[in-house]
Amino acid sequence: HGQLSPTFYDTTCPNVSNIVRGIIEEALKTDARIGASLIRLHFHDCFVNGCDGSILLNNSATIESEKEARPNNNSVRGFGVVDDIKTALETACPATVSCADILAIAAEESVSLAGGPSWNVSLGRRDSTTANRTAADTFLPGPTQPLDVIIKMFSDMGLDTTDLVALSGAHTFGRAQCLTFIDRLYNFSGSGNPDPTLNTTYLSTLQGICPQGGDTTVVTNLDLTTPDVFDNKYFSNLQVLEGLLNSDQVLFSTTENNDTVAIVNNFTADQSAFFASFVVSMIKMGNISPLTGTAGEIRLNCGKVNDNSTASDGLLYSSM
Ligand code: HEM
Ligand SMILES: [Ca+2]
Repeated sequence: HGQLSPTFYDTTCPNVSNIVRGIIEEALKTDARIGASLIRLHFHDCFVNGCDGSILLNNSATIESEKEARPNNNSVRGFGVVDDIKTALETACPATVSCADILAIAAEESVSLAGGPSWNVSLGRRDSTTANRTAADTFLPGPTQPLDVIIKMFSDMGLDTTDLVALSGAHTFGRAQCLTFIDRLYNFSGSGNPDPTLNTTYLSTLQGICPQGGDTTVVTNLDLTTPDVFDNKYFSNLQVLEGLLNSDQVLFSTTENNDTVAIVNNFTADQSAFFASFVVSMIKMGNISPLTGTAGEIRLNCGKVNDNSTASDGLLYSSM
């Protein structure tokens, strides 16, 4: 049973982080949101049978793609950039860097490029040869789920309440579609009224962006204060009832869990405390059940399992 290590590619692909960073930098020029989309892919990979690149697999005779699970469908994005990274890495270091590790490195580089912390990413994950759509439907949290349920989903993955609050801080950048929070604007929990824990000025703004009967796929910023910067404004927003998703606002507005309130207050007061916790929690999340050693494979194309009936499979390459 192998361990992940930050030095895993030091001899086999020493430039891997720079290559990943360069491609994300290029993509950011035309898509300010791409870093956010990439870290979310890593999260949605790790919560479904571990960090094994399963989310990247397309439908095939043997694969029921996780891309079509409810939390992912018409929502997760960034696959083209992952493919660009993979192509560049196959040129630089053929059949060496797994797609699961690409997601972990891309998450770190995206945070760093947006002004957040940098850290040494643990590496050595291998790629799955299967996907699990049912697990994606089961284990990925939804924005209307109650706090106690979300806490349980994280603890089932070995992540505690501090990890939950810190990792939710990833909503400091990126976008969400109206359909993920519209119930808060008009009919909160079937009340016929807006969510009382929504700042009334922000409520009006959001009602303008997401009119009743309008297009619910319109997106808005998860962090209204600094939408593309990785900082602690997500937490100060919660204190003034300007969290976008219900699952965000309940971390502060809960009447049941004072733990999360205290953590939000701490992260608001001290950005470096947030960054330090975020790094610890990202490394923990990245350690969820990786395939290591000779388990799984190094996929040559992140969207499909290797075809071991041809001469171009990973095993042959890696023995060259
Ligand atoms: C705590 C439970 C969580 C819930 C319920 C949740 C839910 C959501 C939802 C509903 C969206 C908007 C999707 C859409 O409109 O298509 C979203 C976006 C996002 N989530 Fe989460 N999330 C959670 C935790 C996390 C974690 C742990 C991370 C990463 C560490 C993360 C990173 C992101 C990012 C960066 C975006 C924006 C993506 C983009 O702009 O493409 N989320 N999340
Ligand atoms: Ca921000």
